[in-house]
Amino acid sequence: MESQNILIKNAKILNPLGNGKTEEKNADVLIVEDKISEINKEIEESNAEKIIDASDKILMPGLVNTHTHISMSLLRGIADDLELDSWLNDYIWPMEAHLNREYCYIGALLGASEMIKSGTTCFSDMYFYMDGVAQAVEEIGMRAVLSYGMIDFGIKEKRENEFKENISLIKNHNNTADGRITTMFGPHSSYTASVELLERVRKEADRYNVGIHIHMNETMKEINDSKEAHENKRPFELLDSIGFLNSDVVAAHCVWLDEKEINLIKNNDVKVSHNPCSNMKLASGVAPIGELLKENICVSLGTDGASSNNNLDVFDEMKFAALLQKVHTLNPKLANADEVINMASYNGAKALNIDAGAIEVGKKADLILLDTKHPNMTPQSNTLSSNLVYSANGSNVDTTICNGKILMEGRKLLTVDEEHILSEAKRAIIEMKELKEAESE
Ligand SMILES: C[C@H]1O[C@@H](n2cnc3c(O)ncnc32)[C@H](O)[C@@H]1O
Ligand SMILES: [Zn+2]
Repeated sequence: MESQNILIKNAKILNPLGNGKTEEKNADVLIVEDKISEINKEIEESNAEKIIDASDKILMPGLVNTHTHISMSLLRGIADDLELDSWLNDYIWPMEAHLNREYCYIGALLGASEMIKSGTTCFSDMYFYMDGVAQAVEEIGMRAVLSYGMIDFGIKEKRENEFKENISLIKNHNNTADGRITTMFGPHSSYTASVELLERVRKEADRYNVGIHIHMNETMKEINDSKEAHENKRPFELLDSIGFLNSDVVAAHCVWLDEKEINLIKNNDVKVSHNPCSNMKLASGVAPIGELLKENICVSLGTDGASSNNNLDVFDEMKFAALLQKVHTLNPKLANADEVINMASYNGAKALNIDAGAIEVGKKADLILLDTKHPNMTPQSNTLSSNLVYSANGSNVDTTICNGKILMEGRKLLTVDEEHILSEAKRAIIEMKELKEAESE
């Protein structure tokens, strides 16, 4: 893709400030190469090769999805209305046994297309055949933090294989695609990974200078099982006891936390990825977001995979994050629109250690424009954040820019052939279902 300076004219800008608040302004924004180079009234048009007229549009940072399994978009709708344990053991893992690199590549293109079309510019992924996922990210132009889902169930040979996979991902893809792809270790959870695996992950993450992406405290069963298996230790206590917790850990879910665990998260500056849709759909519970925000813990948003959500639209995630806390605590002020905007942008970028998530000079140009000329965006609310959290949805996104390149304009994907991806995805899931049926015959 050729680099061109882009001038966004007459935008209504919503900028998250990182303190749970946002600011609004009317200005032009100039993008030079991969960065925001100027924010000002009436920037000279001759500075740009491409001019976007953003009258009637809202400009905000591209959304950051801090926990997903992108290739699971192929498994959308294969098993609904189940709790996590049965969903994983009886349906998802048996189906995932038939994945291969090609399917994960197609699934990643499908998921990335959905994300770009709903305003996400960066995601953090934990899955399998990550080389195929990296190829999809490279081609489509998004930003991504990739990790391999490490599961050993205490089996030494399996453990060796998991390190081989994750280390090869790091060696081949960390800081590639013009810096758009970075990597992490992805130990699945403290119930599928042994203490030996988790201890070694901490050491290798320090050695390779990458972060760690892990599922934590998702269900009540997980807490009870942890206490039974590990001398009454809850999952965060277990990880603390082996020196695992640090500011580079992104912990997905964090639904069932006691006061001691919240202190461990705070004192170790662990980043929390809140996944309200998945938590509601799998009936896992309600994360104590109010308590976490009170402690100034960095809370961001994740969709989880498209099989437990069942979409990858972070606009939905924002609305559900806000509404779930209100109904659960009977406090309408909790998880207000400004806080939720910060979670989906500024905090997500901070959790993933990327220089985006806000509209400031020098930041990466990961930006989206929403069209306000839609019935659901009319009339405008008093504040842009209210509009974006409560009224908008992903299909209001008109333009998506990542690393200074336009990935979607006028809702048309520019870097890939959307029709082709949809037909390839349909073919892949038919083939996987056939393989699964043949196996059970
Ligand atoms: C990487 C593996 O993680 C599995 N997975 C997807 N969603 C969840 C979840 O909410 N909790 C635990 N594990 C999950 C995915 O299917 C892969 O097997
Ligand atoms: Zn997950």
